[in-house]
Amino acid sequence: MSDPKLTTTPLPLPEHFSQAQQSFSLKKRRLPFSSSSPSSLSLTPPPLLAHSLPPRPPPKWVPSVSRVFPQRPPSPWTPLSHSLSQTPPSPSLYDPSRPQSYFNQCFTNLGLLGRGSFGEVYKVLSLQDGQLYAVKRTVQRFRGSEDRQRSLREARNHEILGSHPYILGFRAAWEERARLYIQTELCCASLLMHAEATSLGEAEAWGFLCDLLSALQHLHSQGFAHLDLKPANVFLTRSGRLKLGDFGLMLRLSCGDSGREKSELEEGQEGDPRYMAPELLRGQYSLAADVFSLGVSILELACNIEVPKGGDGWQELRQGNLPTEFTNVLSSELQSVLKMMLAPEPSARATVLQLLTLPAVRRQRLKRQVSLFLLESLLFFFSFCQSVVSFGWRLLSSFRFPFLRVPTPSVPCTPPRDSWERDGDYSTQALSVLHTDTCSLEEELVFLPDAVRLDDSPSFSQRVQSRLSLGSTSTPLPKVSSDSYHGATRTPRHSPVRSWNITTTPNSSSSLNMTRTLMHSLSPSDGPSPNGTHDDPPLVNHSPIPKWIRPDSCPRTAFEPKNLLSMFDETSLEGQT
Ligand SMILES: Nc1ncnc2c1ncn2[C@@H]1O[C@H](COP(=O)(O)OP(=O)(O)OP(=O)(O)O)[C@@H](O)[C@H]1O
Repeated sequence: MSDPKLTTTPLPLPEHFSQAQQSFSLKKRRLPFSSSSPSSLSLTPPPLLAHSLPPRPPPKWVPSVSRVFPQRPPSPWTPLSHSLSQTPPSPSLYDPSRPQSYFNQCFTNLGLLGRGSFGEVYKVLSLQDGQLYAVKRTVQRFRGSEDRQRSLREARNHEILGSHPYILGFRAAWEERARLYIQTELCCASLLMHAEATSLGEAEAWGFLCDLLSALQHLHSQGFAHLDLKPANVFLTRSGRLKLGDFGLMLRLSCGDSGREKSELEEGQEGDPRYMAPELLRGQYSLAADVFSLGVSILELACNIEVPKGGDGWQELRQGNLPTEFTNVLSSELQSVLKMMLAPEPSARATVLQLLTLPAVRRQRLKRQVSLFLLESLLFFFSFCQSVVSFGWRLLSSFRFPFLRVPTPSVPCTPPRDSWERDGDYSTQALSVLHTDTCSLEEELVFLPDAVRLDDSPSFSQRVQSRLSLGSTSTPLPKVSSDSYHGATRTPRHSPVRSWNITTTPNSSSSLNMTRTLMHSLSPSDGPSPNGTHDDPPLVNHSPIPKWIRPDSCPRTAFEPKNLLSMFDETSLEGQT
């Protein structure tokens, strides 16, 4: 029996709720990231995804490097998922003895998709199967075994769920250099971003409800409670199918004597307060909490509102009172479904199975399945035609009609400025990374936020092609060892390309050196420089210049930083003439 006091007494709220949004409000529009129809969502992410957290400020200090004690060796690559330990990558693709990380050897980073509180998600091309994926990597390195266990739980939980049409596809998980990586299916956007970019209504809300009920049915049938269901943790595919993701707070629950679920684990955490079921504040974890969160999410989507984080609106919703000023426009069927989902007491709340058997839900589910089937068949047909046409075109242009070859697009002189500037002085960050983690500069550079747009670079396609083509997958990326960075303190030798006058004097700005090193790392054909050994670190001026940044293709400014040797050369040349 539930204590009647609990339903009437306002629930205690965490301190930060006091400043929170107090009531329901209409959803604020954000810049659309794609066309209005989910079916036409593009797989190409917007340049800066709306829900990324602001970039982290650069660290204000740089840890010192010990010259006495050798730096600790990088922690090895450890596969965490069964999929990866049972079918490890072929040695031609991943060679653990190479200095590059597993990520660096097996994927091409195509850019940042978004940032959450724990992870950064990148769009990647797998060099193993040539498919696009999303790879989430924890922002912070593990701080102790507890932190590590918490992070690893997300990957473990995700894999256990197996494949399901409404669950974000899990591909692999691994640990490297005290960070967790989870490789998943690539989606277009989160449901939250979609809702903010387009105007949704009841019809879409029914479709979303049906998809997410199917996802929850799968989870609950295995005894799992998601506990963080919200539009930000739901992703959309190209066809508009929803995929539930982010299983960081998921708990396995067992049935107690009373027939109600009890948490097996003590460490259950509450998710986002806006979607949180009221009983979670009392430490009562149950499958019913997911139904409540789904109810709040559907209310938000159907009425196009922002749900409150706290205050009276928050309390009202948790006492079973819907905001009638917004819900009045909804059909009576959806209103009654929402009421069943938002019942304050978990025991009185409808279960997923009960909801799925409601006639209205069954009708909508059938409609949804038919429309998804048609859309997905259509998309499959179009992409099939597209690949046939592009294959035929390539065949024609390469063998018979060389004049059909598409000219190489004009190349950028420098990487786009904003990718450098967005995170402030990246050189400081990279330096601190080098000092603290002994990972190579190149490895960190592949994680530049919205990194130098690799796909804009003509070298990018060559690089992908060459690494995908048989036998060439073992070609290592140009090695940019941390030595080349530290080596910048040495006096440069005479540069073979004298007009490339990036200064390398001891006091030169580190960002210039970073620029140089980054360009080096992006070069498709650069091998290690003749001097590129640890004993004799390559001098920065000696490293070959990437083809796409040829000095002659770049407009030159009148004033350029010059090093001593080139000034000496010029003076002696002038003397001869
Ligand atoms: N599979 C994916 N496909 C496309 N985009 C994705 C994918 N996974 C994540 N994203 C993007 O990355 C962003 C951050 O991802 P995610 O929410 O999983 O990180 P997180 O650290 O777990 O966040 P939080 O814990 O704050 O919810 C998402 O908002 C979304 O825009």
